[in-house]
Amino acid sequence: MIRYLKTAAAAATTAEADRQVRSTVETIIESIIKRGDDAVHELSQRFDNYDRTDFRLSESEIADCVAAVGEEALDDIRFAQTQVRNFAQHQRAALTDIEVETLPGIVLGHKNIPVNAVGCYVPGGKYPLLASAHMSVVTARVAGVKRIITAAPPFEGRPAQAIVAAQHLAGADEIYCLGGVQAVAAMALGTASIGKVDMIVGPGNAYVAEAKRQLFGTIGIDLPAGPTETLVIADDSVDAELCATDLLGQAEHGPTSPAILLTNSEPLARATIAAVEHLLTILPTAAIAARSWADFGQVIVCDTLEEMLATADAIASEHVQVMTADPDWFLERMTNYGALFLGPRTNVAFGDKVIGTNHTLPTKGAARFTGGLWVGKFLKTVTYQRVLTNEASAMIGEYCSRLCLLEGFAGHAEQANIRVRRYGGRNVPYAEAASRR
Ligand SMILES: NC(=O)c1ccc[n+]([C@@H]2O[C@H](COP(=O)([O-])OP(=O)(O)OC[C@H]3O[C@@H](n4cnc5c(N)ncnc54)[C@H](O)[C@@H]3O)[C@@H](O)[C@H]2O)c1
Ligand SMILES: [Zn+2]
Repeated sequence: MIRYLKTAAAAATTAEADRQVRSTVETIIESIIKRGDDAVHELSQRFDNYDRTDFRLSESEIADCVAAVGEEALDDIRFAQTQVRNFAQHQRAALTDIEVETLPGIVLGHKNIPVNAVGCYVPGGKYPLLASAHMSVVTARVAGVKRIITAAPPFEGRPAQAIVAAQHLAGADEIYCLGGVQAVAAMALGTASIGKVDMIVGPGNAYVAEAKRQLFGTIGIDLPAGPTETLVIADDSVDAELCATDLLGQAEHGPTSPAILLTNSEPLARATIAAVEHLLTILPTAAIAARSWADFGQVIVCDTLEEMLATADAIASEHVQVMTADPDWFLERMTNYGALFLGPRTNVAFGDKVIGTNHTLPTKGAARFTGGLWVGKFLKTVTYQRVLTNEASAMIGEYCSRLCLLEGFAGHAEQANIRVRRYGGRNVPYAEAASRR
């Protein structure tokens, strides 16, 4: 049996909020299509109270940001980027181009070609989320993307120094101090001052995620990566303080971030609710975390591991932290999640900031159909074919000709037939094949 010891108070209001975000984003994109840079300036002024002649940072502004961050922090950023780069390089090595002879004389292949130009959005409305620069820019570089541009909103009225340092160290070619929908749309559509890209990647708030969704098709996107979600799966092998810490650690992202405890221990569930209340009295970011906990937090108690598994797969959370006696039981069976954090020694913050797996991950159930950002997202797997011999061309041509005519495609059939005639196979007359349709 599945029991809810705490439900999400605000779940019912989210459809209306989604509609409002959709229409705001539509209006903003429309204005950038119509008025380009002029609209971008107005929007930055309106949403971020920030304007400048050119949103692109100069070499000297970048150098100033790097200098201001200080050596110790730069070393930490370099360490995190090294971990992200290293894992991405291992993942890249797992993607091989192939070329195989599938029938005598028939050669099929695929190649992985990097997207030419990518825009990496780095969020920075509430916190200067510099880690997103590692996740997008470093990974795009490993993939071999030629032009990598990146944008982040201003923080406290000026470029966020640590974000700029991370964008620069990650190897970005152009850095813009621009946030939200205006940044995503300007990079995607291009303006007089920003050259457009082929793909937009990176996480962001609901507006940023919706902008990517609406622009998809005009450009490529990595995946829907909106407000953070976390699911803690725990049994009585861990204590309530650990569970509460891991729930609130992610609830602090924003007031709409769901944090859910799923457990087969009712005592742990009750103790975790109490521990959350206690932590909310001391956590410096409690104002945000308390709202997301009240509105979107849930505590779910199951009887069996199977119930926990089914519930977790139905939630399809972005982050899933498994702290049970045998976390690998879930690794082997779970199908819907952005990233798994196995055992009490690791946690979502490790993945968010430093351990090397990518933190840009699917939200709002998108884990049912995609994983997170990774080097493969920047690659287009494209195919090619060649036929080595006359015999092979005539042989496959005969099949092709007949199959075309089953569909009534006389012109397609003739593409095959001309080769069958030239390379010595049997030409199927139109009337004979058409009668088989
Ligand atoms: N899914 C993931 O992989 C992942 C990873 C990290 C962070 N995140 C999420 O990224 C988000 C970051 O959000 P943030 O707000 O701090 O920064 P953000 O950079 O995503 O958004 C800030 C921008 O939003 C725009 N904006 C704000 N209010 C608006 C409004 N009413 N109308 C139109 N535009 C508006 C502004 O232009 C501003 O520049 C968080 O929700 C966090 O959970 C997700
Ligand atoms: Zn996080």
